[in-house]
Amino acid sequence: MADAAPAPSREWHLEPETEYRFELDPQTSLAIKLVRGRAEIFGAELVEGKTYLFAMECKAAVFTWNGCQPSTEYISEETPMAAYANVHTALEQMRVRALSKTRGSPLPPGEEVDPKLCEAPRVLVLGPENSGKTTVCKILINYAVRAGQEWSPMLANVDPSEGAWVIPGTLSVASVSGPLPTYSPASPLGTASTTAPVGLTSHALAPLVSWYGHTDTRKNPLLLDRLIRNLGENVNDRFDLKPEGKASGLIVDTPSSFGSSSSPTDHRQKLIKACVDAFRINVILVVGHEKLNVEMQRAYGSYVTVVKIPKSGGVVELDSSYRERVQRYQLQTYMYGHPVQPPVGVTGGTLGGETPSHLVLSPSSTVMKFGDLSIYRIGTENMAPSSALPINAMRQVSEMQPVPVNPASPGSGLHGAVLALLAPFNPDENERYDEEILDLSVIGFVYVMQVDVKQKKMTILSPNQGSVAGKTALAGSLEYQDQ
Ligand SMILES: Nc1ncnc2c1ncn2[C@@H]1O[C@H](COP(=O)(O)OP(=O)(O)OP(=O)(O)O)[C@@H](O)[C@H]1O
Repeated sequence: MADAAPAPSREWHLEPETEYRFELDPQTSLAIKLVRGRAEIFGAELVEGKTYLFAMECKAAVFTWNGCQPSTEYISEETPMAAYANVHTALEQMRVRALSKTRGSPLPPGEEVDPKLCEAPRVLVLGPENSGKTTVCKILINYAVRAGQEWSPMLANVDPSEGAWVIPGTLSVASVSGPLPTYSPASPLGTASTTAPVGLTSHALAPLVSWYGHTDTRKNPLLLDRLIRNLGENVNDRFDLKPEGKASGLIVDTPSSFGSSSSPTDHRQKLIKACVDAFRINVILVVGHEKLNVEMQRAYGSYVTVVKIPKSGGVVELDSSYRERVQRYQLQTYMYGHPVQPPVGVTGGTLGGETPSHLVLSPSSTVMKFGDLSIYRIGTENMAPSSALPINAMRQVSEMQPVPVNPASPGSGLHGAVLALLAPFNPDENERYDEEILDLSVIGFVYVMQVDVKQKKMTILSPNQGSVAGKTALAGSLEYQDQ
């Protein structure tokens, strides 16, 4: 068979403060090489002469402040990058002041000593669907880690539809000390060390992960509220342990349901309030939505700085079928890694700083006895709406109730289920409590491939070889079908 012809290549010249935007089709990949100049993808700098690969319907932009020449559909001269850079400068000043305060060093002459101005930035990014919230978070984090001050800001994701470093259905937080790459929507924030093979060269992060189990924030708002508060507590504990790290601050990415007028106001407001309280937010950035900006000014303007920032014209309107595909890519990538085919003729490319072959995983399937794993679901499926309950009835009990799942029961719903494996319960019996299971963090995921009721056995797929026997797992509404 004749070799396929090399993929066509084009060379673009970018004027200062313009960006080259691209959107990939399914089953295609793209390679970009910076020939000359300086450029960045959502704040992460490209290295001249290095080939970057993109796949899995990635949509992104190469931006340049000073002009550059990337080789390889369109160039835009209208970007909000100057506004984002201004926000970064303001956050940077907060970090510097916070660090001076921690170290007890005097502030630069003329600086105010208002204690509020000496706090590290704790930023909540809000906006409706497809406003570019995640991209803004990435840009601000990447500018902070590039600032040469050794900042390692925390990035928290409370959008369970997004997947962040792991899979959809999760909330997570990580301390970031290197640039967050963009190469595939299956890993929107780069690779985490939880599934990555050990040979990774770049900054594989170790996020703290909680399992919500659903992609829709409306499925169990009480649970979401609790998980947000847990994550906030964890961040505050980490900051208390490392006061200098605290100056780097925190950025929180939120679901579009928090900023969308189609969500019930009560639902949005409660969860926004949970974030503001839990993460001790002092800056709210509203991406391109005047009404939400006014609402936030009213609710929080007296003690939080609320700023409206423009939405980028490059943000792609992601429809529900694209979102479903991306969620499937994420579940698949968690098990199999990124088996990316570079464009024909392209060799030596990197996927977010990693050699592509290092990002391929080989999961193993294991047959286990039903009793090896204790499986629960949080809340019962048939929860009565609050309005149908007697006055003062405790709806919370059923929504937050850990319900054991019996794999032998025909309605267990375990076939195809994604299970979150939980960290062990507190070994000290005196520290144990009824709802402890809700507060345990996630140590990994397995997918149930088969349930054999007759033999009382299940086949699970796992990215690593470790035994799951004796562990506790939580199911949710996420499912995975191996193809
Ligand atoms: N300037 C740009 N050029 C090209 N693509 C972009 C640009 N900015 C963002 N995108 C892409 O648009 C898509 C949506 O952006 P993003 O995920 O940041 O929005 P969001 O508001 O967080 O989304 P959601 O509605 O899921 O909350 C992503 O695929 C992102 O990579």
